[in-house]
Amino acid sequence: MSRELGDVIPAPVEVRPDAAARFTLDADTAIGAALEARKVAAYLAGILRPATGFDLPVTDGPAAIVLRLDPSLGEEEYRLEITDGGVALTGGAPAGLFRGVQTLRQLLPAEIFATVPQAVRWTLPGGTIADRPRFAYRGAMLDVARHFFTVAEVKSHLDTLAQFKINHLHLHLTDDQGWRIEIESWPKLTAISGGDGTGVDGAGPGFYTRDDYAEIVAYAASRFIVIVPEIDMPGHVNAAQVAYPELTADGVAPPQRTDVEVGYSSLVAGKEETYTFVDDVLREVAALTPGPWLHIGGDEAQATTAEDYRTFIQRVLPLVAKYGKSPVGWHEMAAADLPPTAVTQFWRIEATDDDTARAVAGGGKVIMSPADRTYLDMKYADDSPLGLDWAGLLDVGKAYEWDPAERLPGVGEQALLGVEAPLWSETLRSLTDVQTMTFPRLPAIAEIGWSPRGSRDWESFRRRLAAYGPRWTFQGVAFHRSPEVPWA
Ligand SMILES: CC1=[NH+][C@H]2[C@@H](O1)O[C@H](CO)[C@@H](O)[C@@H]2O
Repeated sequence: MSRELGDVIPAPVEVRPDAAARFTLDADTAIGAALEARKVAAYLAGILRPATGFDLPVTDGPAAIVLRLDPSLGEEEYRLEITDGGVALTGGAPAGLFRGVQTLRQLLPAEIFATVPQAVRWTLPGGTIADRPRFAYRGAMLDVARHFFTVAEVKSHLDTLAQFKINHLHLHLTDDQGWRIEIESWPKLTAISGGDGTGVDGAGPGFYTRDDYAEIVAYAASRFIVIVPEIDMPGHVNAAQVAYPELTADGVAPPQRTDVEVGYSSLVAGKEETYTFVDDVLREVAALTPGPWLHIGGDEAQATTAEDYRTFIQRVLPLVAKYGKSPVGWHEMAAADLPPTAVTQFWRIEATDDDTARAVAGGGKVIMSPADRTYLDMKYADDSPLGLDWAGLLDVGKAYEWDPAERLPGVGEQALLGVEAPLWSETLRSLTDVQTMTFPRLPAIAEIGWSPRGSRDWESFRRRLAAYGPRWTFQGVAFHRSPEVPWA
């Protein structure tokens, strides 16, 4: 199948094909990179070797494929030139090179995603691509509290997200059913609520030790993806209260929960133990998180009075800053007085939202995650075996045909930090389930987050998506064969 230079997801900003040029990799091809580009060059060689069977040495000498940095470009900006003589990839920083490598890989035959040598000609179409992202924050969220996913599963998920230039993975680490990150100063959080029988399926145990979490963070960083940890509060805390009853109003441990109800648990805004707990947890998670963000949740606090909610949020926000991080929270957080550094994540389906508009009026940025367009846990169709449907059915066309700058009155382009596609795991039991719900809808959100607002075109996208199907198959990645896409 011939590949056009523009057959890339997300769609690049500028594509100038040169039909007279093409470049074919062969056994003599080397990858040239100066020291600061060496890591990405090694990554590129690593992803090309299995299917080509070529050595693809990385050298600082002459080479047919050359990676270089040009600091005059934006950090994630890149320029890709393919001629008869070879390939030149220039990035504003290593992250830009890494995004350009994802484009380069998509321009090779689909077999490049195979894990064993394939007998194909590794020909690239000629021309130039100049590319850079629309939004700085292009995220996916994985709920590891309702169903736990191992370090290996999260790493695999990161590799599938990186192909679409996603640069943040938000891990929903705590909820009513499970606590999934070890906190040394409060060990029973994982000993009990990361233990046997935890999760919506009661399938626990499952939690990340400090070393596990550090391993995930490091792997994500090697894909230029920032981990955003979420400690959800003051609601969604039953798991913490099972482990530490002193966090409840009456000091009595509530029963462990494996159902999917929400809105029944709350930390106690009037107890000092609450803030000792929160301070310890945020201190330890911040120390393990190199990225700038700490997500403090804030959603569905129906068991917290409006006054207590504001009191709690306004006491917790300074703790995030104390540990050198910037706070993110679900948009209800904006019921409290927020510092301009706070980012609100809009997740509802209503046409307007006063909390979010108030946050923006105060100078805050917004991550757009409207459930009816971005929630990857929504069923594709009525008969979908996985997923929920409270925000309606969501197939890939509906996930593609919207714009975050037009979603909420008072929240325009300048107020947006970016977009994120959350995947809640009440109905998920495996990495295959995660992949099936993620693909092909995540690429739609990725294109909204990366490509120029005016360039989006559903007919072009569904054709490019159809060509991606074989790439998922060669990788062994599950995906939903949506009837809206003319799959190859
Ligand atoms: C931010 C938010 N809080 C709720 C809501 O989204 O819906 C999810 C299911 O779609 C659910 O798991 C989550 O606890």
